[in-house]
Amino acid sequence: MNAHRGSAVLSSTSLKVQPAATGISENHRLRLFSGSANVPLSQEVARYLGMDLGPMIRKRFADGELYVQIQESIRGCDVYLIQPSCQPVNDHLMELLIMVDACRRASARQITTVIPYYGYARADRKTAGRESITAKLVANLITKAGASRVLAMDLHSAQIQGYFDIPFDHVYGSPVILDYLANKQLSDVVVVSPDVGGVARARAFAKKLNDAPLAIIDKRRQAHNVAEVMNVIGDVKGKTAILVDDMIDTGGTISEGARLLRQEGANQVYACATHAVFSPPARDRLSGGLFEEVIVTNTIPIAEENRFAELVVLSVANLLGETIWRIHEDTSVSTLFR
Ligand SMILES: Nc1ncnc2c1ncn2[C@@H]1O[C@H](COP(=O)(O)O)[C@@H](O)[C@H]1O
Ligand SMILES: O=P(O)(O)OC[C@H]1O[C@H](OP(=O)(O)OP(=O)(O)O)[C@H](O)[C@@H]1O
Repeated sequence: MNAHRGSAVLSSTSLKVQPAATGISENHRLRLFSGSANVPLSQEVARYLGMDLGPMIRKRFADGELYVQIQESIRGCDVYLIQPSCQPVNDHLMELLIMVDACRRASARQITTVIPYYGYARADRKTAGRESITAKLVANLITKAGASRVLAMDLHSAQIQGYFDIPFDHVYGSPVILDYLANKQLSDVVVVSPDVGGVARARAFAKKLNDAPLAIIDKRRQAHNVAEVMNVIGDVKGKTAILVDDMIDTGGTISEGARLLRQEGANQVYACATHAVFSPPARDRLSGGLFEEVIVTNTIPIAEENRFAELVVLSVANLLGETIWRIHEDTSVSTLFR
């Protein structure tokens, strides 16, 4: 089957590279398979590319072990496996590894793991003695299983790319969020990083938001999953504050940040994050009236019980689909984000 892009277009960026008119070589067919972590996102990506998801059996044996079988020949194919390693992270990660192994043993030419949300990314270094660097362990597992390359979105820390010795495309969900915000025509905006670790991300975001000013919250963690905010560096009084983060997990960081911004006189507070991890009590913290809107993407599926009135979920499917197409066509990915 020759793949081609569907009629959907990226709204955030003009597409600079046209697909080859003749399609792609039958020998290097692009095939797309989905793990169980986020099937709706995979289906949207497939729709963008104008193709179907490949047939695959996934099941669990009586003892809890996983079984995967690709249901068509993929010999010589360029295979893309879409699986965010979100909750339950160990199951989804293991499923991805089994999918990679199955594709390698089925003689796929190239296996690209598409990991919209890379779990274990916060364990990216030793912060105390006798800890694991689990983000590196995960990289080793994916590589050893047989992946040829990785496509991931908004890694918690960009250096995780270097944990892999295979090609790695790191893309950003921000164009989709920026597009959405641009349509709102907000005035007197200040972009806020909820902690020092997120400053580079927030600065890049502010630059693309008409060079908005930047403020930074001084956040500390006395214990895992406990966020304590100290003060805001920068002027937020009377402004529309846009908190920008890579993920919202328990919601402690973003809600404590919003509370402080309100105290400091911000008129409105928006929260933006690519990954809606949403572990309890995130929903309670986010839906308590602190935010005008909580804007996230669909890298992780959001359970019905985690939805609330202020939540806006944007799709990164076109962005991922376009990136997959460009990788497949050996054209630039970075130009998508300029
Ligand atoms: N999954 C995790 N949830 C919460 N905290 C985690 C997780 N994995 C690692 N951590 C801890 O977070 C900090 C890392 O802080 P950075 O400022 O992001 O380097 C560290 O204490 C990890 O053990
Ligand atoms: O919703 P929460 O449960 O608060 O978790 C999400 C926060 O945790 C992570 O940052 P981290 O504390 O690891 O600090 P860093 O950004 O400085 O690395 C992440 O970047 C968010 O800011």
